[in-house]
Amino acid sequence: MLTVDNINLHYGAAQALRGVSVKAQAGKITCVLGRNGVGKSSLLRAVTGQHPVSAGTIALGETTLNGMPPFARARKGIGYVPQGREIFPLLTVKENLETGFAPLPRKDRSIPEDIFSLFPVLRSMLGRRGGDLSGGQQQQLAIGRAMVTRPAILVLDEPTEGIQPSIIKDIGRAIRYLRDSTGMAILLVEQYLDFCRELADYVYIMDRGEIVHEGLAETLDTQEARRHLTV
Ligand SMILES: Nc1ncnc2c1ncn2[C@@H]1O[C@H](COP(=O)(O)OP(=O)(O)OP(=O)(O)O)[C@@H](O)[C@H]1O
Repeated sequence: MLTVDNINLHYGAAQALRGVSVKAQAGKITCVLGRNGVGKSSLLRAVTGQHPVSAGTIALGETTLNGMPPFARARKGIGYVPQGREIFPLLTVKENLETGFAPLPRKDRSIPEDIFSLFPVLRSMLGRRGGDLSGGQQQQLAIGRAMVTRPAILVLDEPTEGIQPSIIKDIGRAIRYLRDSTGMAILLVEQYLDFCRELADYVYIMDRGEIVHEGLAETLDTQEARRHLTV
């Protein structure tokens, strides 16, 4: 389980996170909802080690992650699907997937077959350059690349952003499959309420750098959520 406990995060003098606490359990989908600029990406940057926290702790199981660089966190089991995908446009799809080998011991360096069952388009495009793929295909590739690392927790930054509805469905199905078949913990940040409600087990709502509401997805007060999602 990932435990984020009471973290603050600053960009220079500007504070982006204030006393944020979030838990993501194994075998559950945890969603952090919030509109643009409330600090969702900052939370994930703190979890993945892209940006230091100025207070609080982040732990995966018994291991405290504070101060650990991103590659060491990847080795501990954090898989990251960044906002905007950040695939390598000049590498082929296969090479992009193989970049996920980096944190793995040599014996585990293979591409899991279920990536292609979930996203068949990736198999048919293995030799194509990442930059030739559509936005939705790139999102599938970014999820596939994170799956290659066989993470204990998969962290996704707005996977539906700019993606067409049919591919959003595929991505939702893939996330559910990962929860149910591997017992992976999934931490998702989103501003798309319906996607989050359909998928999540547990929901946090973030506003202006703080968690303002949390609860089981089935008891989520949609009106309250919408209030925080509109400016
Ligand atoms: N590198 C940075 N330097 C300074 N301020 C930043 C930086 N990155 C983000 N911020 C500020 O921190 C706040 C939170 O940004 P963050 O990107 O975490 O929000 P977000 O909820 O993920 O929004 P979005 O969906 O637009 O990514 C915003 O006010 C933003 O302007």
